[in-house]
Amino acid sequence: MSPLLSISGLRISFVQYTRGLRRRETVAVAGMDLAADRGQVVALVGASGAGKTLLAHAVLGMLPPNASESGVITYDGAVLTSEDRRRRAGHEIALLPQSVDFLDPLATIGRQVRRSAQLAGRPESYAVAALADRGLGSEVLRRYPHELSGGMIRRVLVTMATMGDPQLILADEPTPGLPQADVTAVLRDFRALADDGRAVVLITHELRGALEVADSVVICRDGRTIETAAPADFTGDGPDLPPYSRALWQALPGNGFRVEQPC
Ligand SMILES: Nc1ncnc2c1ncn2[C@@H]1O[C@H](COP(=O)(O)OP(=O)(O)OP(=O)(O)O)[C@@H](O)[C@H]1O
Ligand code: NI
Repeated sequence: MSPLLSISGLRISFVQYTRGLRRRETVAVAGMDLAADRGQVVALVGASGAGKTLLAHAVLGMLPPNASESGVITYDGAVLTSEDRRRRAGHEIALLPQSVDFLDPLATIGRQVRRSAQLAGRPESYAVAALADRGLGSEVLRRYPHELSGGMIRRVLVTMATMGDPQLILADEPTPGLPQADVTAVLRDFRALADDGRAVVLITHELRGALEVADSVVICRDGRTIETAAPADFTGDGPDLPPYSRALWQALPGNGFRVEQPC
């Protein structure tokens, strides 16, 4: 049985025109592999610019027009064509966007959540119930985004992204800047979504938080996925970890901030 999502040999490059209209191709993703099955949270961890968001956008068919992509992405055992991506995005496959700019600052939460319910073919009452399921009372409906805390905003975004009952959720940095209690709550939401039988790809810089909820950790660097590690191996000095994962682990606060670069 193939996993719900399988990405192999993903490569993404951009064509840019420099002065004098010279055409230049820059390779942003040079070789990424990732698999996520129903019931799993797969954390995708890596430095800024490593290509994590591009991978998520590729699966959703959201790459910009000057991007070219190669490699194979399959969903439920079949190659995910551009047409499939467009059809499934927002329904079967959902993106929790990296930027909170996704919310309209001038519209109430109620209006935005009802609209996403409508797009997902759900009644308005479903939107209110879905918010309540995430611990947000009906008073939130009347508020504007700037009147909510960062943690509440993230919960609204999770609610909107899951309105169409997606089977695969790609969450792009859902926790930056949140207080620890909110980070834990948001990450637990993803664990619960996976436990309900969905596949979750959790893009994050927060290795420690990811380890609490992930089934596997895929590490990427410079446009490539270079290692896959088991959360249980991130312990002590990480003797069973592959080299780059071990270096990341040892560099964390509390683990001595050691910064030996492997290889
Ligand atoms: N539209 C674009 N045109 C050209 N290059 C791009 C474009 N979008 C992204 N890139 C480049 O691709 C690389 C990967 O970008 P991406 O946003 O996927 O990184 P990331 O791993 O998500 O980083 P972060 O953790 O900061 O969000 C970066 O070097 C970025 O500059
Ligand atoms: Ni990103």
